[in-house]
Amino acid sequence: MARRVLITGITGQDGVYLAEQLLSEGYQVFGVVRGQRSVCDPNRRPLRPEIKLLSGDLLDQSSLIAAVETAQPDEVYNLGALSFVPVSWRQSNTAAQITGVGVLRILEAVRVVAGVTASVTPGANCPRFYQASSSEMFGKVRRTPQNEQTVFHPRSPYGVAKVFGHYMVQNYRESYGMFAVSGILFNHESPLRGPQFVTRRVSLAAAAIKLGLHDELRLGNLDAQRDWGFAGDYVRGMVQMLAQDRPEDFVLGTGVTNSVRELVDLAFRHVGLDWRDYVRADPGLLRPAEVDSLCADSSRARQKLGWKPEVSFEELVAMMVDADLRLLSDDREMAAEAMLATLR
Ligand SMILES: Nc1nc2c(ncn2[C@@H]2O[C@H](COP(=O)(O)OP(=O)(O)O[C@H]3O[C@H](CO)[C@@H](O)[C@H](O)[C@@H]3O)[C@@H](O)[C@H]2O)c(=O)[nH]1
Repeated sequence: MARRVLITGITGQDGVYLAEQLLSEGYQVFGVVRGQRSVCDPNRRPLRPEIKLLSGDLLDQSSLIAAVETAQPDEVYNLGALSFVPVSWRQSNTAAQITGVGVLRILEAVRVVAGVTASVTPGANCPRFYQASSSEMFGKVRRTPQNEQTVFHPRSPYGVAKVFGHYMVQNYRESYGMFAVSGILFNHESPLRGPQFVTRRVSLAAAAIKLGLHDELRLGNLDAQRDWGFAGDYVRGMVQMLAQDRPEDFVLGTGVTNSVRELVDLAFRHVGLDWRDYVRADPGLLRPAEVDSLCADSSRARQKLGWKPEVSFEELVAMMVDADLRLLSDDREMAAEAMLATLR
C-alpha cells in the first residue's frame, strides 16, 4: 500500500517541489487548498493530476479535521503560511492566525483524528508531522552562524507567529509523544518563487530589462544579507527529517551569506548589464524593522541527515534569471504579463 501524505501550502513553491519528490517516491499525495483553485495559476506549474486536492483552511479547525480524516495520512507537512514578511505588518492579526495559530489547528486536527490524548503515548497510528519553521525566528541575531541552539528574537509579526508555531510543535512532541518536528529553513528560492520576494524580483527585472520590456528596478534595503539556497535541496531535507528514528528539529541552510547588492550584481552581470544603471532605492520598500543578516550552521543536518545543498548561490541566480528570460520571451505565456506587473 502506498504511503499517504497530506500537505498544506501545496500550491506554493515548496509544496510543488515536495509533492513532486513524494510522488516520485510512490506516495499518494493529498493537498489542502482554500476555496477554488484555478487550474491556470500564473507562475506556477500546474499541480500534477495525481494529487488529490481537499478543501481546507488553516483558519478553520473543522475543515482541517475533515481533511485529515479523508486523507488518513502517514505524514503531514504544514507548509501553509502567510509567508511574505512585509504583509505581516499590514495584516498582523491574519498573519498571527494563519502562520501561528494555524500550526496549532493542524496539530490539533492530527491529534484528534489519531485519538491521541495526554495520557496515551501514541503508537504507529499517529501521522508524523513536519512544520515549516523559519530563520526569520532568529531575527536580530547576536551570534553568527545560527543553529538549533540560537535564541529567537523575531523582528516581524510573521517571525513572532513562526516562533509560536515552532514551540507548539515542540509542545505536542513533549506532551503527547507525537513525532512532530520543525525544519528551521533559511531562505530558499527557485524559478517558482513568488514575484514579491527579492530574488525573484531581481531575476525578473534583470530578464525584463535585458529583453527591453522594462527599464528600472526599485528595491528596498540593499545591505540586507541572507543565506540563499535552492528550494529543491530543502524539500529533500524535509523528507529526511521525517524519516529519522527520533523526532528532532534541524536547521537547513548553505552557510554562505550574500547581500541583496551582491544578488543584484550577479543577476545583472549574468545578462551582461551593470545593475547601477537600473536599480533605484525606494524608501517605500524598507521594512519597519529589518533582519540584517542571516547565516546557517546546518552541521547537525549534515551529520545526522547526511543533508547538504547541491546548488550554489551563483547557480541559483543563473537558474532563476535563465528561467525568467524563457518565460518573458514566450509570447504565448500568459503569466509573463502578470509577472511584469509586479515590477511596476
Ligand atoms: N521582498 C523584497 N525584499 C527586499 C527588497 N529590497 C530589499 N529587500 C530585502 O531582501 C531581504 C529578503 O527579503 P524576502 O525575499 O522578502 O525574504 P525574507 O523576508 O528574508 O523572508 C523569506 O525567507 C524566510 C526564511 O528566512 C521565510 O520564512 C519567509 O517566508 C520568506 O520566504 C530582506 O532583508 C528585504 O528587506 C524588495 O524590493 N523586495
